[in-house]
Amino acid sequence: MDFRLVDLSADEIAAQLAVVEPLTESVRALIDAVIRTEVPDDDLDDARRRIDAVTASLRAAQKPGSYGVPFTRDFTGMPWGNAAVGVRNAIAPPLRVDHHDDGTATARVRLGAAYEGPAGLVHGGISAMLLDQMLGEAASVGNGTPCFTGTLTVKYLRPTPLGDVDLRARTTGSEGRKVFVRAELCDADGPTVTAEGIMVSPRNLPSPDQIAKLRAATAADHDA
Ligand SMILES: CCCCCCCCCC(=O)SCCNC(=O)CCNC(=O)[C@H](O)C(C)(C)COP(=O)(O)OP(=O)(O)OC[C@H]1O[C@@H](n2cnc3c(N)ncnc32)[C@H](O)[C@@H]1OP(=O)(O)O
Repeated sequence: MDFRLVDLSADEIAAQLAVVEPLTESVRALIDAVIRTEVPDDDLDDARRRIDAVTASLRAAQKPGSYGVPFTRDFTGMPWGNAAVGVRNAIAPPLRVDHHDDGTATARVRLGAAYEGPAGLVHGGISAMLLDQMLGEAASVGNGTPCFTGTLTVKYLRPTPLGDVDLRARTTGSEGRKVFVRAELCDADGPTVTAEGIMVSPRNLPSPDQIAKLRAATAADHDA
């Protein structure tokens, strides 16, 4: 896995986010508008030409491959292209995950027309993706090292209406490099989808101790 370090301060990241997040939000609004617009076909054709021109302007300087997950000098991850949480990814709802002292992770997100499966209902793959992210976040933060999904079991209890949903995940135990996690996705009336995951910290990753040492060394270099 690629452990790219970028030498950015918190202020520099905040400055980037101040530009990037509104752009992503505009593209997110564009996706919703394209799904729901009822303007005449000629207007759609005109819109396509204007969107293509914007796309060409962005392609003028383009990163090869995907965004990846660079780490800042204080080892904060920047998963900005991530399909669930990426601040540069208009496909991401985006999920904003809060981590709590009791080890739980929570998020509230609004799922609009872009996340539809059955009419008016959230697509099951979207629910699974969001729950997977929650499981990964709870396991990784609790374990102190990134954990990948080894096994994901999803149970759809009842349909989830599009709109606001709440997510919650908590680890239930660990064994070697495996972390066991449970999560649920709820509408206003309670859980609609639940998930269980066996999250595995891959063998080739630095251990939490090694990461702590790298973090201390990077901080010392920067202070010197
Ligand atoms: C703040 C950071 C937030 C990060 C959030 C990220 C959220 C996103 C979550 C994802 O979607 S990750 C992407 C989807 N998952 C993958 O692509 C994983 C693909 N599979 C792999 O990379 C490897 O197969 C895996 C890391 C899961 C395991 O490889 P290893 O070579 O490290 O495992 P190894 O074979 O040494 O087994 C270690 C232990 O894990 C167990 N194990 C391995 N694969 C497993 C599996 N698939 N399911 C359950 N358990 C598994 C294995 O039995 C063993 O248990 P024991 O120690 O008890 O013997």
